[in-house]
Amino acid sequence: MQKIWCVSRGNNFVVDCLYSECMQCCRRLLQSTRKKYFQIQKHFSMSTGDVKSLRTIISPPISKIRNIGIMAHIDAGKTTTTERMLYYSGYIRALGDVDDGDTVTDYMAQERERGITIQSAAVTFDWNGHRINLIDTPGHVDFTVEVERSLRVLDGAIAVFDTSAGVEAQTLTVWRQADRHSVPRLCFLNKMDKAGASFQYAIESIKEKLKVKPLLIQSPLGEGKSFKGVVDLVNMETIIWSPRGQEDDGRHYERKAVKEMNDPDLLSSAKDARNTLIEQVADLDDEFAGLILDKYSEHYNLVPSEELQMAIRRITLSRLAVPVLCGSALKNKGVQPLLDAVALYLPSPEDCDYDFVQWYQGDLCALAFKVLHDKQRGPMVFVRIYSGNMKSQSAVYNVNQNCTERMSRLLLPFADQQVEIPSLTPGNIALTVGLKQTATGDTIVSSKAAVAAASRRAGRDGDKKDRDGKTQGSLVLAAVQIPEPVFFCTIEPPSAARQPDLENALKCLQREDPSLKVRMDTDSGQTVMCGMGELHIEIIHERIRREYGLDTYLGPLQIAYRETIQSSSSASDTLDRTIGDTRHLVTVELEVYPWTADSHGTSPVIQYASEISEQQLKDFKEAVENGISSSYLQGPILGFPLVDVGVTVNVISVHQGTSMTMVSACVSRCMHKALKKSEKQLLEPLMKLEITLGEDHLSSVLADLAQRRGNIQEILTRSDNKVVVALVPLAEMMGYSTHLRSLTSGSATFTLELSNYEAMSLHDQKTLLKKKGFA
Ligand SMILES: Nc1nc2c(ncn2[C@@H]2O[C@H](COP(=O)(O)OP(=O)(O)OP(=O)(O)O)[C@@H](O)[C@H]2O)c(=O)[nH]1
Repeated sequence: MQKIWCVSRGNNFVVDCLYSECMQCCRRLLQSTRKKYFQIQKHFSMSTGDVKSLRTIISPPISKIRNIGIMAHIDAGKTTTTERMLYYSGYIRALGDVDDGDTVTDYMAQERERGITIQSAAVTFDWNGHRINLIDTPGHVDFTVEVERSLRVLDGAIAVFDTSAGVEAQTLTVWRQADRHSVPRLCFLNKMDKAGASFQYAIESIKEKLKVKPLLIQSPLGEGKSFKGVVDLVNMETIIWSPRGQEDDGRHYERKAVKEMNDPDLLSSAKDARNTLIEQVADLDDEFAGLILDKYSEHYNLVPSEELQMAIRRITLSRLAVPVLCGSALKNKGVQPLLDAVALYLPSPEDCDYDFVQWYQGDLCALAFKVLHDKQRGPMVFVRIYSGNMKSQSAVYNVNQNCTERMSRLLLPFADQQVEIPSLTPGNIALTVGLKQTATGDTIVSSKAAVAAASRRAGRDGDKKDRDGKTQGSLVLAAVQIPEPVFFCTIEPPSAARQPDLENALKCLQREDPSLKVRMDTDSGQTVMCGMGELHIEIIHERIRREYGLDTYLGPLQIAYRETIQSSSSASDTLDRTIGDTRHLVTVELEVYPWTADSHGTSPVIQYASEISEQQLKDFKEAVENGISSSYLQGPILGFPLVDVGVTVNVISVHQGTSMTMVSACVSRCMHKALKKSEKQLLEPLMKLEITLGEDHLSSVLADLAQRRGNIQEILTRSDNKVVVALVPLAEMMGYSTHLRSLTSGSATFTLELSNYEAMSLHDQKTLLKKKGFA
């Protein structure tokens, strides 16, 4: 017997329980309260006698699962298309609109206000007997990590295009990401209703920029204002959407055989287009080619649709070509055939070969790919199950964090509602409640023993594989690579008392968003926030205000410099102070000098002259070293930490009764004196910059790098792109994300990481001091 709990998202109450094999329980529920039934009916479209369908809802056969993403350039229409999918599949009652800010997947306040997707949202719905888990991903470049994270757990994807614009910059980026993850795709040419929409132009742009073979399985009926539907070239049918009565929600459309349309031109062009499709498919699929040669070489019109569909599916899964469909999500045309195509052509989890699953055999192995913080329920973790069953109220072992956690509840995110379920089978995506330690990218298994068993199997199989010359798979699912954040700034709470609240907010946000980094500035004690771009930082700032009720203050973008010395110098100092009845008297003499070690030492190298006795060392070593360390944190130029400085203490003379604090203070003052006398040098962080871009933008990007004091290391060729590797001072990278975007029309991507600290030239040092008001 299976027990199903239906939970309404907002107030989180349990509606009732059903036993899927118990008709009595179902009837009791229906009689007990009509309202409750409607809530369940909304999710399951269930009638009294339709109890069995509940079982498929919980655990659909793996061949019927489609884990897909929807991705594109900003504003291509991903959210609008997703909203239609939910509506036509019966999971929402009214169509939301991005422009009105009431869509299901853009649920964050900023998303609704700005009309952009920031977080990817996972929704589950059923279509034609298939379970579709769909992730709507952001289009803005600052959130590419979010797309990458989603792609990690997807089996297939829909790339959405604005037909009037063709392939846009961010489409290229996400396309490359999908290539990296070997994700089979469909293309949906959206906005066919828009003035300037050109199906042909978009197809050419796909061929030219994405270097893929488009399989035109549809052709449009009209363009721009006259767009009314599509020709389904596989089935040779026209699909025309027309309002019924007052309703123009796209639910009603008519399928008619092309030959019944009494339009000779349409018939002839559709026949030609289908013949081209058949030839293209035969070229790419040997099985289909054999069939055509054997039976249909003279009669393409007799090729059964099912054979054509199966061949298109094989081609799509092996990523030899990409089926292309078209429509207008906003005008409610073309979305249902797109959903049919998802079920027909995109892979199920069993079509995908996940290496590591074999090590776990029947044991649970899942990947946490997204964490959300719900005010009432705490952290909620989205997981993709690769093997074994996941059960609510069970303990699971987190391989990355090396800890066992208890999962209290398991939910399916049906549109804007979540349905509680007792367990879930491999291939599914679910939302879990109760995992408090789990962060994005962690691998979850049933127990520590299961990992040990998997590792034994991996070892054995690994030996076998090694002999075959292949490498062994990993037990931990590969997490998404997070590029080093580019932007840094301090963030301050409205008052010191709210610092713990700020820390908690940042901790929660970091678990949701691993591209956000937070650290403490040891010099100033301030909290420093590091992000992927200006928009990213801005959104985090806003979320802290809205979701955590904290009006924080963001400091300007900062660079962490270092200081050093280039010559030796000595100093002596005496501190003589009487506090109360006690006289504190210390005399110190020391020498500072450049310490030429290979790596930049962030802690001082301290030596003692032979004149210093064993007893003195025993008594004062700690106080002396505290004094040296504290002055090491604040260099003599701008107060940045010192590196590569050595210190020799020559004299310590301490009057009896002097406190250790006074000894430290005197040493610190003496250090400052000596440092001031030496030749001082500022060091700046040098970043390793890697830009991937098209050749046409290469010269402008190189010229710009020269102006930014960039030093080009190498220029590589990767597929059709150039990869520029350069060392550039971080100070020159402010606003680079936006600048590169405008320089390359957004087509380039870059990563930035700290390479080393380098001495600034006298001129640059002077300029910086002037900027900081020191010269
Ligand atoms: N004319 C026309 N406009 C559309 C169509 N689909 C979406 N739009 C409009 O395009 C704009 C962007 O739509 P979204 O659905 O938010 O696009 P998106 O790709 O999700 O955007 P991001 O999530 O911000 O990347 C909105 O103003 C939509 O109303 C369409 O088929 N035709």
